[in-house]
Formats: sequence, C-alpha cells, structure tokens
Amino acid sequence: MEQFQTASSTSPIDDYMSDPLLDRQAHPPAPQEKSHSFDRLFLKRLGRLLRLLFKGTDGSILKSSILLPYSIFLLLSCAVEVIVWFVGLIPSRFYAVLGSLDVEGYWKVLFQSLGFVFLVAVGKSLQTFSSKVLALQIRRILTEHIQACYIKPKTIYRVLLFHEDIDNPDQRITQDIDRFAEAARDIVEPLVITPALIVYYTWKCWDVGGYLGPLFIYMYFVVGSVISSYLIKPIVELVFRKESCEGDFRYLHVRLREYAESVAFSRGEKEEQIRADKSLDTLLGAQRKVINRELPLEAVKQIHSYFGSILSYIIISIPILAGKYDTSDPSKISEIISKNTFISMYLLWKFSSIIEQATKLSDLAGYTARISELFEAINVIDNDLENVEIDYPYQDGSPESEPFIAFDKVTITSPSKKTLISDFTARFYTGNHVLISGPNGSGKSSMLRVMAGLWPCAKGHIQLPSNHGQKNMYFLPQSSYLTFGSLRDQITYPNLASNTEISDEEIRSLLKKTRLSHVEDLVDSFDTPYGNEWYKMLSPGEQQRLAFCRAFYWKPTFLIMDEATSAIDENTQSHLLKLVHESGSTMICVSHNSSTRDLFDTFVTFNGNGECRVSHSQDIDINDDALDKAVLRDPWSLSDE
Ligand SMILES: Nc1ncnc2c1ncn2[C@@H]1O[C@H](COP(=O)(O)OP(=O)(O)OP(=O)(O)O)[C@@H](O)[C@H]1O
Repeated sequence: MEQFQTASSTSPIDDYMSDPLLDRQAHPPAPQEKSHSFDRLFLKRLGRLLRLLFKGTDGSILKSSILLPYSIFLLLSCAVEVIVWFVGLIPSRFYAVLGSLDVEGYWKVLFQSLGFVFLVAVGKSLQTFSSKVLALQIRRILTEHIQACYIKPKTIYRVLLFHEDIDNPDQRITQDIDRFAEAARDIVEPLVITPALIVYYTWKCWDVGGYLGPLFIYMYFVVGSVISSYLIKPIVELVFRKESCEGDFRYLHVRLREYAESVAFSRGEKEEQIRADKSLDTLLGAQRKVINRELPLEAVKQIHSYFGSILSYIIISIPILAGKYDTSDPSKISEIISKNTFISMYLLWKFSSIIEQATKLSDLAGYTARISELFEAINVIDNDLENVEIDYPYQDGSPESEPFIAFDKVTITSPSKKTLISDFTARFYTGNHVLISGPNGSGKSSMLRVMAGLWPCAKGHIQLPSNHGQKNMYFLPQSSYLTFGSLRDQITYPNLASNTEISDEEIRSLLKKTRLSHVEDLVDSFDTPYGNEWYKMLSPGEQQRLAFCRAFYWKPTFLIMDEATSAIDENTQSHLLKLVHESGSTMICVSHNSSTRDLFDTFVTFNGNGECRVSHSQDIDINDDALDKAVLRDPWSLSDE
C-alpha cells in the first residue's frame, strides 16, 4: 500500500533543513520558541540560508546558486580596492612633485591620476551593478525555493490555517526575502573584502608610523563594536515586530478590497476606517520604536567616524613630534603626512564600515528570522504529513479492484481538540451516491477535509482510491476558486498536465450543460485572460456552476461536493446533480437541501454530538486487517512520532 504523503528525501525543504547544525529529527524546530535577536540561532539560520544560496536548488551550482554572481562581485570589489589604493596616494604624489618643482613628474602624475580616477569610477559602477545582480539572484533562489516548499498539496493550507504564529506568510515571501537580499547585498562586501583590506592597511600603517598607529585604531574599533553590538540586540526584535505589523496593515487593506461589497451592504465603513487607523497606529508605533532605538546606534556610528578622522592626525603626529622625520624636507613631510593620513583614515573607515553594518545586520537578522520561521513551520508540517494514516489500495490502471472509499473506526477531532466524529465506519463504492447532512458545525466539512488529507484523523484508518490527480477524486468546495486566466483555464483547472486540452466545442457543450452559455458573450475569446474580474463577471451561483464544468471536464470517479450547490437555484441544482449521476461519477455530497434526496443511495447523518448514522443498504463492510492498523495519537501534535 502506498503511503499518503511521504516527504521526499530530496524535497526542497529537506535541502534547506539538511544543515548539520540542525538535527531536525531529534529536535524538530518549534516555531513557538521565538528568538529574534542577534544570537546563535540567527547565525544558525543565516548559515542555513547561505548554504542553500551557495549550494543551488537544482544541482547546478553555476546556474542556480549565487556562486557565479558572488565571485564576479568579489573579483570586481578586489579590483576596485587595488585602484582605490592608487587613487588614495594621488595627493601625496602631487605634494611630492609640486614640493620639488618637478614639472615632468607633475604631468606624469596628472595623467596617471586621471587614469586611476576613471578606472575607479568605472570599477565602482560595475561593482554596484554586480551587487544588484547578486541581490536579484538571492531573491530568485530563496523565493523559488520557498514557493516550492510552501505551494504544494496540504502545506499551504496548513500553514495558513494552523500556524497562526507564522503571521503573513505572503509578506514573508513577497517582501521579506527581497529585503533580506538587499541587506545581504549591502553587507556582503564589507564583511568579506574588509578583513583582507584591514590586514593590508594595518601593515602599511605600521610601516609608516610604527605599532602605535594600528594599536590605537584597533582599540578604537573594539570600543566602537562593543557599544554598537550592545545597541543592535533590541533592534532585531523590533524590526521583526515592525515587519509583522506591516503585514497586518497590508492584509487589512487587501481584505477591505476583497469584501468591499459586504462592508458596503452592512454600512461598516466607519468601523473599518477605525480598524485601519488602529492598525496604522500600531505599525507606526512599531516603526517609531525602531527609529528610536536606531538613534543611539546612529550617534555611535557618526561619532566613531568623525573622531576617527582626528585620530589619524594623532597617529602621524607621534613619529613626527618624536623627531623621526627631522631630517626630511617639508615637501617630503607633507607627502608622508598625506600618505599616512590616507592609510590611517582608510583603515579607520574600513573599521567604521563594519560598525555601520550593525544597523543593516539587525535588519538582516529580523528578515532571516521571518524567512527561517516559515521554512521551519513547513518542515514541521512535512513531518506531520508523513504520519497521516491514509492508504491507497487502488492504483490507476489496475482492473482487479474496484475503487472505494472506506472509513474504519475513524475519529476526527478539530485543531482545538473537539471531537467531531467518533468511531465512524463505512465503505462507499462507485455508483453508491452518498448524501451527508447534519446540523451546522457537526463536522461534515471536516470529514471531507480528512478525506482530502488536509486534516489528520485522530484514530482509525481511511482507504481512498489513489492520489493520482483529479480523475479519481475531485472536490468542489462551497466557494469556487476562480483562477486568473482564460475561460479555457477555468474549466480545465488545475491544468498543469499536457492532457488538459479542451476544444472550443467541448467548452460550449460544458457551458450549455451547466446553463452558462451566456458566459461566452462575457469574454472576448475562450483564451482571453482575466484576473479578479472573474469574480465580478460571475455571480456566486454562476461561479458554482462553472465549478461543475470542471467536474464534467475531469469526469472523476468520485465527485466530492461540500455545499457546492448552495448558491444555485433549486431547478438548476437538481439538473446538475442529475447530470453528474448520468455522467458515471459517484457523488459524495454535503448538503442541507433534501429536495434531491432521491438521487442518493446512502445517507450519512451527523447528530452534532460526534455520532454519525449511516442508512441505506450496501455500505458497511469492515475490514478487520485494516482495523488492526488503526493508530491512536494526537493528530495535531507538531512533533514527530
Ligand atoms: N480551523 C479550525 N480550527 C479550529 N476549529 C475548527 C476549524 N475548522 C473547523 N473547526 C471546528 O470544527 C467544527 C466543525 O466544522 P465543520 O466545518 O466540519 O462543520 P460543518 O458540519 O461542515 O458545518 P456547516 O454545516 O456550517 O458547514 C466547527 O464547529 C469548529 O468548531
């Protein structure tokens, strides 16, 4: 028997989580344990993201990793630093030739200087360009990877419904990854090139002014970095919260747009405005806290850089005042002062640039936490889904066994641990149309969720007719999802496979069947794409009827409907169900409407107390072997079993 959802060992999320730093089997990450500061967890998460970025996503390191753009960027940065060295020496060389009235030397220095300045300008532009390409590649790799992990069966649903701690996953994917890429782009150069430059300029500084110069500069840096690291810590958490508020505020406006009509009908604008203002207040408050905390950090940064410029003169004054250059002429001393000032200033500036990264590092830590949390939640879901107990006895193309759906002593609980159905046993065969009814909240839709593998069952065993696509089980929910695309796309949704072609004649025939022929006049052609307009072009009842076109197109063995006709007029409703009946699909239908009862053979009635009555004839057949396999566990537990 085939296991329902076995996480592949080469799945994208496994790639991400396979970092040796994280022993996910022994200690699955718990999203509840939030830590958003500049700490070991941040380094671990950043390490995982970097590993992913350098390793690539499809095995091709050069094409799908950041190795190539990163190497180009590093080479350009190194080249720029070499030219910067020569540019930095320009003043001292002018002091030397002008001080000794060397005309020939002057013209030589002038032309060489112009050349160096031109090269540094071109080099810096190319460096900026390559860093932007690098940021783009970081965004592409992370976004594609997270989309592959997130937009897949069951996962997206579970993240949205059950991981409330993962606020605004959409924002994390669309915005936070972009910001992470920008922050990483800003940081990568100072953090990678700077150490080598510091070694080089330290040696030069020592050479000109003795050991005291580098010693002063290093002490100055240590004091600056200790203060700034103390100031960064609280900012990371605040950046995280600000991003969360940003997402809430945006989502509020998205919802307002989505439910504009309902709000207008209920005259709820004033309340919505108050809510929007409140959400804005919260966001601005969070932003203000970040700004407040950044003030002392900015002050330290500025003080560090301005005091540094004076420090460079103090450093050169030591050998001069100590008489080391007493025998040199004034033009030589000017040259030495200029050269040494450049070296000390550059060394200090490099140290300052590390301090400057502190603010960016706090942003990076915030974004790293938000992206990593989503990855970790997906990993928890993947582990959880591996434990769903659903088997597939029937394989496509196997003529021996007849497809069926079997529940063996199944108990279903809601995420809040409320028991909705206990010990439910039934077997539904093809041609055995099932009507499920019962009071609101009794667990009818939950039963379908379990059948779809969206929810686990707390106890018992379910057998389904293979998970290979829409041909076996097709679900029609109450609110139809209209995809962005053409009418042809709507009808063949989800139309990924190559076998989803449909002719114009077939489309017309399906529209006629579902009494939607007029929709042809609403669209320019069957292939003209539309976006959100679909929801305006079609009424809710028409949207449900369009969903029936899909059902007739896919002709599934089992058509599972969750109040899929609730907005359709009674006459069309019974017309559509009769057509399904005739099409050969077996209906499993949740409905409050009893007018079409005569189309069904089996009636599953919920009483709202966890009990379920199955009436009619040919359904109950308990398989004792299957019962032996029943497991009892906490289905909502996030930990591995
Ligand atoms: N995401 C969730 N988190 C927590 N509890 C939930 C969730 N979804 C459903 N429930 C619980 O499960 C119960 C059953 O929900 P379900 O949607 O199955 O009811 P139903 O019988 O289909 O109701 P209706 O006739 O109104 O559609 C609800 O009353 C609610 O308490």
